[in-house]
Amino acid sequence: MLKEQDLQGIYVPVVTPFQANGELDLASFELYVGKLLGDKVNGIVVNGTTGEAPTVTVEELISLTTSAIALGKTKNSPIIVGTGTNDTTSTVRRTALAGELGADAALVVVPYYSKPSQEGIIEHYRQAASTGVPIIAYEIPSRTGVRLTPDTVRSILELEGVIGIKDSSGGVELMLELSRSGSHKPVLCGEDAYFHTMLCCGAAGGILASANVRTSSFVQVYEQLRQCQLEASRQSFLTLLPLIQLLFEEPNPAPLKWLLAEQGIIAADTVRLPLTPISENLRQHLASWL
Ligand SMILES: O=C(O)C1=N[C@H](C(=O)O)C[C@H](O)C1
Repeated sequence: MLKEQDLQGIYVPVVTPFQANGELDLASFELYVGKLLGDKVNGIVVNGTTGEAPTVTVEELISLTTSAIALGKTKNSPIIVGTGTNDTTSTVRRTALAGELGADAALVVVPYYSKPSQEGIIEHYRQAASTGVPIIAYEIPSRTGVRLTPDTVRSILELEGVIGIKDSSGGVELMLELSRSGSHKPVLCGEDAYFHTMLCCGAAGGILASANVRTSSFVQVYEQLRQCQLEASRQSFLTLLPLIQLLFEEPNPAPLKWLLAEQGIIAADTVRLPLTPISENLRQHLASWL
């Protein structure tokens, strides 16, 4: 199981490959995850936003988690599983299930859609953490419709069993406020375009959909910064920025799935509705990254 001091470096949130008919493509998943774990990543995240979590059934989640954990064991690589929903009871059930299957941590998104109170959100995390599975909180207000206050984030991070936070708040204010007030739990960048900036401001690493492509270059940005090669790291990041911008020009993970399919890493670029395949225009731009 992951501890807070382990939470550093590059974690790759993996896509959930589907066949052309929309069914889960576990064979592609295993080949693709096996290849990723061979790159110097610190771990992978199954069933995150990039894994199209809202469309993945519990049965599929069990298959994906079981496969990823078996592959992770062969490379000694941690497997984090996205278990958060907008319902506390199902979040607790999924988190406990991930723990029983052997997950190293659970990524729990702020409960979306219901616009709960800050107290309700803290209680949501308290109950998820009571499963004993290490929890990484996931703040992404652009998707959840609710923004955590710094006090709420501090309360969540103080809970026993919460080992860190993935910050996709879209800026550095939250993480600066956390460090100003003495919070020591690791912050992982979850907003790819801010990766370098957040590392400079003290982020411990990132959970980055873009790191599915040019994985070693993302690792390099991180390693260079850790070795205080600030300018080299900035230059490495700048070469990745156009790719990041294209990958988020249409809803993630459709652009990423198209690139992975074109590279033969997964069999098809199928996304489940309501997501749709990318436009012809974006295909033409992404083609230069093949
Ligand atoms: O799946 C994830 O985890 C990520 N999702 C974010 C999003 O799609 O908004 C982006 C981030 O790179 C990782």
